[in-house]
Amino acid sequence: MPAALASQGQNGGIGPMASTLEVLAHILPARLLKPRVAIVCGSGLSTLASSLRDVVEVPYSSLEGFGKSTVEGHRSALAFGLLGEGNGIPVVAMLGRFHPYEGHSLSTVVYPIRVLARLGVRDIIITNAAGALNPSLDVGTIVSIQDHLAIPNLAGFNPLLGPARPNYPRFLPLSTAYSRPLRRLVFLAAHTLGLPRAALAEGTYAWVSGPSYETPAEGRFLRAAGADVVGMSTVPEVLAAREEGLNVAVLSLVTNKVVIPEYSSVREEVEAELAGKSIQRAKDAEVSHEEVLSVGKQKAEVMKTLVAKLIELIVSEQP
Ligand SMILES: O=P(O)(O)O[C@@H]1C[C@H](O)[C@@H](CO)O1
Ligand SMILES: Nc1nc2[nH]cnc2c(=O)[nH]1
Repeated sequence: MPAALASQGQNGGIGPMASTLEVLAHILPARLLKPRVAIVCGSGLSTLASSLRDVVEVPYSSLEGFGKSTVEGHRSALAFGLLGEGNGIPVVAMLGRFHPYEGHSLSTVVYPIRVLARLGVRDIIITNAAGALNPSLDVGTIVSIQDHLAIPNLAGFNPLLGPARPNYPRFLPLSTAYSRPLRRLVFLAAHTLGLPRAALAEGTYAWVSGPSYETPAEGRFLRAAGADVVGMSTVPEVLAAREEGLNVAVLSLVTNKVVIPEYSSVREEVEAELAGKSIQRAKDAEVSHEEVLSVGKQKAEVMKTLVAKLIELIVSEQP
């Protein structure tokens, strides 16, 4: 294993880092070993890595410290490859992530991010599937995340909990967690690609633990608290990435609208029925993971093109 990687593996003593890095150094050719940019593929979005060439896939099962992604729509491998012509830009994609609701500890959830940082990644593009809380967001819209609302973090479920570690900030600031320069490039990339204005929005992501979807009251609560979309991932990864000093961009694909009907009174319905009157009420609707995956599949191509253009712009601004 290259000496530089070996010494990084001991930094902080987080998980079996030295072993993970050693396996990667053994498997990967030199041109892929030091990725410049990382992508985390959200539910149904593993095809984001199909813009890469010369790909080497490393299954999570061969990397100590990695869990197994058990959610449909998430594969379990790192894909290393090159993006673009010529020498290409070395990129690594996480095909599948870990969620706390699968039973993974928060340190397992963020371990891959720490590995990517040690491989030399400087910018990370994290994608996810999310439900829209903001009624102006349509299914299929991509939302460039500018901030988050993480009740689990506020309530003591935070991947950075634990003893202070040398070379890491004890109190991580998050006011600039979502890199403004990267967010600028997201909108420039969309413009360069000629995407319609409505295809890309900006907003705040609410992190919930899942695996149950929100009740209507929870949806109203999160919306009233200022969130535009809601999902079950991403925030722990953002915290670890920021702690590791990476620049972070997050793209959420709206896969469903979180139904936030006004309180509908059954008493009024019964009274209307008894009085022989008809009453209009919102139709009940339920979200499903199948629906989430199906929208992911339909929109993966747009997301893939946007991510690829974003990476090109990142590297042309900061080679
Ligand atoms: O991994 P992401 O955040 O893309 O997946 C979302 C949140 C849940 O894991 C799942 C719910 O359908 O999709
Ligand atoms: N929590 C949550 N996560 C999602 N992921 C995709 N859609 C949703 C949703 O409606 N709620």
